[in-house]
Order: sequence, then structure tokens, then C-alpha cells
Amino acid sequence: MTQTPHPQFASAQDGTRIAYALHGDPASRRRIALVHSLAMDHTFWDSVVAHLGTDVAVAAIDARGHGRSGRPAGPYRVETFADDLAAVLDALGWERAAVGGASMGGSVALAFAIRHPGRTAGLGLFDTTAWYGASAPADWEDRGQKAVREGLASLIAFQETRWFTDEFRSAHPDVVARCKEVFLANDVPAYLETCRMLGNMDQRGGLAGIAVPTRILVGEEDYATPVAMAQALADAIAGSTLRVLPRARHLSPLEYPQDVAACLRELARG
Ligand SMILES: O=C(O)CCC(=O)CC(=O)O
Repeated sequence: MTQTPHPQFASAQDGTRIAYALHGDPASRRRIALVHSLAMDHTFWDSVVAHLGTDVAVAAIDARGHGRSGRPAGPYRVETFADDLAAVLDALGWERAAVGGASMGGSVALAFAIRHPGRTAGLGLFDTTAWYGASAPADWEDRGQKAVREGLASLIAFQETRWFTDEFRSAHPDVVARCKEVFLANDVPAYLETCRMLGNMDQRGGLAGIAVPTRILVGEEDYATPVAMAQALADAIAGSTLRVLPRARHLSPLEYPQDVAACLRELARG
């Protein structure tokens, strides 16, 4: 079991504290910056980090509104989350890094690559999208409002099957329990604002400008960001590769940590 380092803090442009954990060799020039999925935190990456080895430097952040980071009032924007990641790179003195993200974090990684191309050594996109579709603003508002009305626990049954297959849940009850624990610890107003952010996000216009090595992974049974969304990313980002993971659902860094780590190591080579 990897021991997660104590979080450190960077200051975002608006003064919000952004927490991050630094793993591996801080002196390594092979640098990786990671952003978790909705309502998770930096510990989301622990099993990937365990497969990354100690010859890379890895910064895993808590996005604003999540974990130990600040929870300013909304509205939230994916571009702000990307600039928060840039603030973490600044705090570390990193000019560039391979950037990886899962689901919400993948959307943040996309925004980072679009806004900070010179700082993006490579892009790892796991179970994610640039756009959730025309009904997304209403759908995500419904989800956030359910949390407000009935509490985050009312979403757990939905989340569990959205995150993982039945087989995975039976084989890895500890992983599922940890995800639930982190999910339930979220701040409801911040969760609502993050849901709204995802519903309103549309980054499709920026994809053609991404010119860094890009690897896209998606679970074959991902109902949250289905294979068609990953295919749309692959079609729009020149030179990207797409791999569909068999028998996986929405959280491939937890379902396939070794494969995600291999992908990130490759991106961090340059
Ligand atoms: O559950 C969904 O519909 C999507 C969840 C999602 O894509 C956001 C996330 O898990 O970060």
C-alpha cells in the first residue's frame, strides 16, 4: 500500500488554496500532474502512483471545492481548475509536465492543454469528454440539486454502479468503500457548483489546437463518458491514440492502474 504524502498547498490566482501531494523523486525531470474525477481527491491516484515507480515526480492535486483545497463560492469553470493546476506547477518550479486526468479531471487536463500548451508535455485522458451533450446543463443541475435536497448519500447507489462493474465491486470492496468515503465527505455547495461546471462545459472548439502526444483510455462499459465520447476526442485531437479497456466502467485509474501508469510514464518521457 502506498503511503500518501501529506498535502502541500499552492495559491491559485484568486487566492484559493490548492492542495497537492508530491510523490516519487522531486528532482526527476519526468514530471506528471494529475487531476481526479468528480467528488474524489488526490488519493484517487494512489494505486496508479504505486505502479509509476520512484524515478518520476508526480503531483496529484485536490481540485478546488474538493479534498483539502479551498471551497470558494461558484460559479466554477473548467478553465479556472486548469489555471489552478498551473499554479501548482508554479509552486513546484515545474515549467512543464505530462498532465493526466480522469473524467472531470480529464476535462481539466484538456483545458490545461488548450490554455497552457507550452507547459503540457503530454496528455493522458481517462474516461472523459470535452462536452457532455445538449441536455447536460439540465442533467447536471438535477444531479447537484438531488445532493442539495437529499444529501450525497442519496447518490451512492447510482455512483457505485456508474463507477465500477459488478465483478470489480465484488473483487475490490476496499476500493469501492474508499471511493464512497471520499464521495460522502464532499461539501454539497461545492459539489453542486462542480456539477454545474460540467453541465455547462464545452471545450470542443479547442481540441483541434492540441498538438502534444495524447493517449485516451476508456472503459468499454463506461455509461458516464461512453466510448463514443472518447472516440470524439480521438477524432478531434491529431495523432492521439484511443484504447478501449475491456470489462471496465468509468474509473479506469482504479480499474486498470497498471495500464494507466504505463500510459503516463510514456507521456512523461519527453
Ligand atoms: O456519472 C456521470 O454521469 C459522469 C460522471 C463524470 O463524468 C464526472 C466524473 O466522474 O468526474
